[in-house]
Amino acid sequence: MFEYSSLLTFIALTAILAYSFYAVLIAGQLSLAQVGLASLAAFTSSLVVPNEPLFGFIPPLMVGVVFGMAVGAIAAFVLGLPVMRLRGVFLAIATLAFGEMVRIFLINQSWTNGAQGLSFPKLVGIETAWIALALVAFWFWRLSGSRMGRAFAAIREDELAATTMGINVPRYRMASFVIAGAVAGLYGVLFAHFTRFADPNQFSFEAAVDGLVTAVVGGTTFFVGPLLGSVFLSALPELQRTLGIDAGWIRPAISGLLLLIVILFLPGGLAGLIPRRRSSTRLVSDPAALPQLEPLPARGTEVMALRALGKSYGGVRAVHDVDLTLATGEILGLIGPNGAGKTTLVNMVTGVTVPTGGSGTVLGIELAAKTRAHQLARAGIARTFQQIKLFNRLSALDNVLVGGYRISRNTMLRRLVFLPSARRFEREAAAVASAQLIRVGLGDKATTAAGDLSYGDQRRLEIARALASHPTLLVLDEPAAGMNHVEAERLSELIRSLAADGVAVLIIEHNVRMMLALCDRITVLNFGEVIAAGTPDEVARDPRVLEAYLGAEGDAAATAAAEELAEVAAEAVKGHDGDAAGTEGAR
Ligand SMILES: Nc1ncnc2c1ncn2[C@@H]1O[C@H](COP(=O)(O)OP(=O)(O)OP(=O)(O)O)[C@@H](O)[C@H]1O
Repeated sequence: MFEYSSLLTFIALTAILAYSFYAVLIAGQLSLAQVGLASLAAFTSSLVVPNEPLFGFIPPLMVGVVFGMAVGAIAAFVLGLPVMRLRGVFLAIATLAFGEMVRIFLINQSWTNGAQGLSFPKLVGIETAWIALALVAFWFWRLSGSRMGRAFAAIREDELAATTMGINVPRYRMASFVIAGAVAGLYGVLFAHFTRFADPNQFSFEAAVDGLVTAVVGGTTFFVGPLLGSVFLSALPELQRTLGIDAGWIRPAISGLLLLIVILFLPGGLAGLIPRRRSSTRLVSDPAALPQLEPLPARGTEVMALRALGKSYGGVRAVHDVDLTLATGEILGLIGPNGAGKTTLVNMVTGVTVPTGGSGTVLGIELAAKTRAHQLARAGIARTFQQIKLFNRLSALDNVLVGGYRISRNTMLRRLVFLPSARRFEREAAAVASAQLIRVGLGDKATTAAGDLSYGDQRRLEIARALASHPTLLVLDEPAAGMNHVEAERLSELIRSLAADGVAVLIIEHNVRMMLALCDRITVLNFGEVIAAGTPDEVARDPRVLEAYLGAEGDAAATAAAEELAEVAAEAVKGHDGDAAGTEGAR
């Protein structure tokens, strides 16, 4: 019985360690600092855990847990300051180095007893371990359906797209790091006070990899993952013992193999095998559930003013001396052959690229080196991308819900105590997202993963996601690419209705016929410079525009555009001649 109780306690403790890896993995970060943070918390807690209850009523373990979690969180924050700018394997290496530094530091301290290790009072049993695990799992369960949880998932799927939804990516990444540090601290203190002995070498590279494997094998997209991983991997040695196989290499070999299998075939880990709805949120098509949204600025309000804006990459002048204004209710088109600088221009307008020349103001925000894309998004700008940037593993509805980040409320704290207002806010956010999904014709695909949708549907989903933020300025980068005529016409109708609602629309599109019919004004770029600007009619008749397209040899889209331009110009001339004849006749 005793043996099983200690096995069960180890399962709970290993799961807590796996949750600390999970906390960073859900935000798409790979950190190997967790065991280093755990050992720091464990050893420093030995300095503060009293023999008797503090003030006569606070149990010694509680003092250690609070202290250890604080140490873990603070150390993670301090470590995060320099390493947060790193990504992927570089972050893993830097955090691994930190873990090693902690180990070497602790081994060389007299108060830790060095490599001989330190004794701790036995304060943790099976109940304490499972209560702690339940609390940690509960926290991650409540996180998963909250706005904060969705922001983490969005960052994991696509950082750039997340930042253009208004999510402050560096702050969220740091938050996940600090949360992970606190959980690691909790693990360290519980572990030391359960085993009654710890030496710094137990918190080594292998222990870090073990924790990571447990989290990844369990699954990093569903909150029960770390628990499953721990049950599975902790039970392996027991099974081995029951079968009478006495070989130390079996467990590491199996966990390595499992890791490979999970990475190759089971992206959701063991937790991915549990059947469940893909999204925690359902479509809410009840218009009564829609919240009151802030009205858009009055029609004709200027929302964008660019003055001699430019961007150079080394010697390449991608955009040069562009003057442009845009007001609410207006549809402004940007056309030009491939490489003309259109995407670079909208990247500057949305804060993704920093201009190198000129100036610009968008929604009252200056386009400067310190301007971040999420600030512009918060101010009311939403965009789609030339290369579709969806959160592929999230459902269509969850994608649009992330789009509504700007206008929704954070519900995490309310969710922890099950406040009814959390439900109300979430229902409102779901209603906004559902309305946009239905508006673009994807109501029946709400639960489909974005990555499984057809190309045309993905384009529409990106538009729905942008609309969910209730934007004042909508930037569309080739929204009709891959759409047929009927779909493009439907899209044009949608854009017209948005402009009629008072949204300012800036659109890049190679489909010249669509642009001439849709836009109020068109600006034509070539080699980064404005070569023509005016009404569609003026632009279609401008010989420099046709020349620019004809000049772009080997560019199929430009050739098609040139043909369309020539046709439209010819039709326009015919139309004008007809009008003139008609006017003559009426006289
Ligand atoms: N990050 C970068 N580094 C170097 N050069 C770049 C970069 N981004 C764009 N450019 C260059 O800037 C010019 C404008 O590119 P941009 O993508 O803005 O054109 P575009 O009009 O959007 O073209 P397309 O229609 O193909 O999307 C091109 O010559 C391109 O090679």
